[in-house]
Amino acid sequence: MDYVVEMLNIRKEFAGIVANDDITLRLKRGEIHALLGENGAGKSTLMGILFGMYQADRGIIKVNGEETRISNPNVAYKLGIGMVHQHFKLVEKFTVTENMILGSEPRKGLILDIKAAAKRIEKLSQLYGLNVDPYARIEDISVGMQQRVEILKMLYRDAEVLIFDEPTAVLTPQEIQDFEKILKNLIAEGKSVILITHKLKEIKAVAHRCTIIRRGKTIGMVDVGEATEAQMAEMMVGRQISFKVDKQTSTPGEVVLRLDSLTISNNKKLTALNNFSLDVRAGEVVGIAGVEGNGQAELVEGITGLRKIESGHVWFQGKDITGMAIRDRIEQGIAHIPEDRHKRGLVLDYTLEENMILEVYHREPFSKRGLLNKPAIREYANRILESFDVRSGQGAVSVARSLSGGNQQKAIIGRELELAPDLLIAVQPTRGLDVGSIEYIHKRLIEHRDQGKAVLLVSLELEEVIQVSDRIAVVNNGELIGVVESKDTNEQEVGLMMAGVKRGGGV
Ligand SMILES: Nc1ncnc2c1ncn2[C@@H]1O[C@H](COP(=O)(O)OP(=O)(O)OP(=O)(O)O)[C@@H](O)[C@H]1O
Repeated sequence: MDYVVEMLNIRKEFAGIVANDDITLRLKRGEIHALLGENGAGKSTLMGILFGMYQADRGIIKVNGEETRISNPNVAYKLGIGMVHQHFKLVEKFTVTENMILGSEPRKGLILDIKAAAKRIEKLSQLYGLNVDPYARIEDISVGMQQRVEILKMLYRDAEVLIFDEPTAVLTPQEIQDFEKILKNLIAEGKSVILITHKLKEIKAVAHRCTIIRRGKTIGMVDVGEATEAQMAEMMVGRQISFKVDKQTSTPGEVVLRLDSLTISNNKKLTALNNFSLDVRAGEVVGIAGVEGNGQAELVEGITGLRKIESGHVWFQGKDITGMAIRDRIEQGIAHIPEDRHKRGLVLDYTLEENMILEVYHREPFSKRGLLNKPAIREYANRILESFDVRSGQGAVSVARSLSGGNQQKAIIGRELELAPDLLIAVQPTRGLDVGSIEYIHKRLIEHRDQGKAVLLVSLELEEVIQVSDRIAVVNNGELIGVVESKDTNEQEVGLMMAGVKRGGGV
């Protein structure tokens, strides 16, 4: 059999946790091989070992049939192995070409030969249908484009085996379609791909085979053509998963949040949200649907106090909070699951327990006369971590950075729900979560609603918005296109509204 990579019986232990325990994965030349497993199952660790970021404690790695030791990522590249991480590793102020040549700058004599590099990038970009401008600055291009730069970086270094760690978690639906095409182009040119993803549909759409791991152990390998999504999900979590959200019809009460003619600018001082009005009531989930970048981020920042409102008012429980400080909004009962878990969700170098009290440390019993009450904090943190099944090496004292992405996300959601807020603003709450955790988080959001609280859900996953929300407000270009009841609509209709077509056909 022509295997380009074989990872045999791999074991890797971190302090207090066995991340990989006897995992075997074999990659055929020219295939897309999915790696599926729960949050914290050990996928990123396994790929980190293949890319030379970690050393396995036990096990063998063969590349092109030969046993090798991959002591660092440079060695991995020499063996033809490249990786795109969950969080990109690009220098924002640099251009595409400058990022590409970083560390191995081409020179003509003593002078940097940027032009030659740019030419090669352009050629590769064309060959694989990437459409990247070699002179664009990273901070000026979209996330989807940045990912293509990461792909180019691998190709520029002649990688034959390309590893992707949850590549579509940060992409918009349109970008995902483009990405799937790019994957097929890569395979057509003879590359081999390992794809970590939680999205079963995506596995069905692009992958040939799939290795499934659970709690650090290989559960099995399937031919994707012969397995259903439900079968793969069950192998992964060890129980059946319901892909439907169970909920009763909502019984909305008083208006909790009233947005009255909000106009908000973006970072470039252009109008991002224009004259936007919407009510969210107690006991209902209102979803915001829209293509990314149509004012959703500014809307959330306006409500939470992270961005100035140019005109209009935000009313919360009948009080005008338009100019209120962020801390006071939290005290009033507004909680926020932010879109970017690293920038706004967690302090990565704090422990989990410190992260769990970021909004409440000044309250009793967590502190008294300026002194922290450690046992009370630990107890509080443990309760959240247990109820949300946050898995980490050392429990509450683990540093947030050491957790897997999905477990970081679960910790944030737990922290915000524990505040029992009258208004929960959840932005992409299930990004990067496995299907079992998604099922659980959706259940908790509905429970929160059923306790008479208001939920504002912002998500790019249309299916999620329609399944979880009671009403859906569709935005396009910063304007409210319409509000529909989710039980009377479907993806096609909401999709059209997202493109600016009003209900009934008008634009
Ligand atoms: N550098 C590290 N130090 C300590 N523990 C770590 C480290 N990296 C990973 N872990 C732990 O190893 C386990 C496996 O993590 P890993 O990131 O490989 O999971 P994953 O399957 O990629 O999860 P996700 O789907 O949530 O991204 C987790 O419990 C994590 O907390």
